[in-house]
Amino acid sequence: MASVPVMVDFKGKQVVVIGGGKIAARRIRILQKAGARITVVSPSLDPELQSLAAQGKIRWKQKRFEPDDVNKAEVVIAATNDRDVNKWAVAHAPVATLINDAGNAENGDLMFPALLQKGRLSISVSTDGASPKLASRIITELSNQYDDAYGRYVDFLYECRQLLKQPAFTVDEKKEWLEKLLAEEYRTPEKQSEVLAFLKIRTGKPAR
Ligand SMILES: C[C@@]1(CC(=O)O)c2cc3[nH]c(cc4nc(cc5[nH]c(cc(n2)[C@H]1CCC(=O)O)[C@@](C)(CC(=O)O)[C@@H]5CCC(=O)O)C(CC(=O)O)=C4CCC(=O)O)c(CCC(=O)O)c3CC(=O)O
Ligand SMILES: NC(=O)C1=CN([C@@H]2O[C@H](COP(=O)(O)OP(=O)(O)OC[C@H]3O[C@@H](n4cnc5c(N)ncnc54)[C@H](O)[C@@H]3O)[C@@H](O)[C@H]2O)C=CC1
Repeated sequence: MASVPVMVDFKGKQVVVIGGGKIAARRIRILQKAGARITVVSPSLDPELQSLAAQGKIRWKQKRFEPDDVNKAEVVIAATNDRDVNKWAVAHAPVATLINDAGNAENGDLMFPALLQKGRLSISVSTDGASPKLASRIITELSNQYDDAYGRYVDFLYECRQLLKQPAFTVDEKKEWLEKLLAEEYRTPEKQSEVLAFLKIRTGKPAR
């Protein structure tokens, strides 16, 4: 296997994106929500990015790329429509920087898989460059099964698990609950409220 799927926390990371087009916008949409500090270097910006820049959510250096732009980057996303510029940006990134070259994945070490996010549930699919369109199609197929309600169920499981980690529960009780909550019956909002109220009382927290 060439690449290893992992979860990365981008909060506070200095991300420099070279290019301000559609692909840059696709990457920035995700990274900005994840709390990264984003600087875009590009003579022009896609409307979605212009709006983020106007709101002060990303920084825009309105210029063509120069090597100094990636001096302090922890993550570099080379997403211009000029392969040579992308290559140049990759070559000047500091050694420990994670790099995504949108036009030639093999030139970097960071790839963005097709993604489905519902609450705390993330499902990502990669074909490791074989067919991004297939990855996207698989995600579309999965999105029927893993819908918004499923996302809320996963968020419910998170809340339960936080409560179950408290000393009010024995190791065995915790284990038993974590297993039990996977049953189909806990998918309904009614059952979820009922369980949360019960667990909160057990931990001494007032039920909502
Ligand atoms: C390595 C990777 C990511 C990375 O950049 O990290 C990558 C790389 C490249 N994609 C290229 C082309 C296209 N990519 C798409 C679409 C998507 N590409 C995505 C992921 C990935 N693409 C990662 C690998 C994932 C995997 O392999 O499973 C999706 C799933 C997610 C996303 O991008 O967010 C997103 C679904 C969008 C959606 O659902 O809407 C389309 C179709 C379209 O846009 O409609 C085309 C044109 C058709 C074609 O070429 O197949 C090129 C050639 C560029 C050139 O020719 O210059 C490269 C470079 C290379 O192959 O090296
Ligand atoms: N990874 C993926 O999923 C995909 C990757 N691609 C690749 O991504 C590249 C970018 O695609 P789009 O965003 O659709 O292109 P685009 O044409 O929408 O945007 C290109 C951006 O690069 C900027 N730019 C050009 N020269 C520059 C320079 N010297 N310095 C700084 N910025 C510069 C432009 O101002 C523009 O904002 C494509 O050329 C292709 O190789 C394309 C499709 C999918």
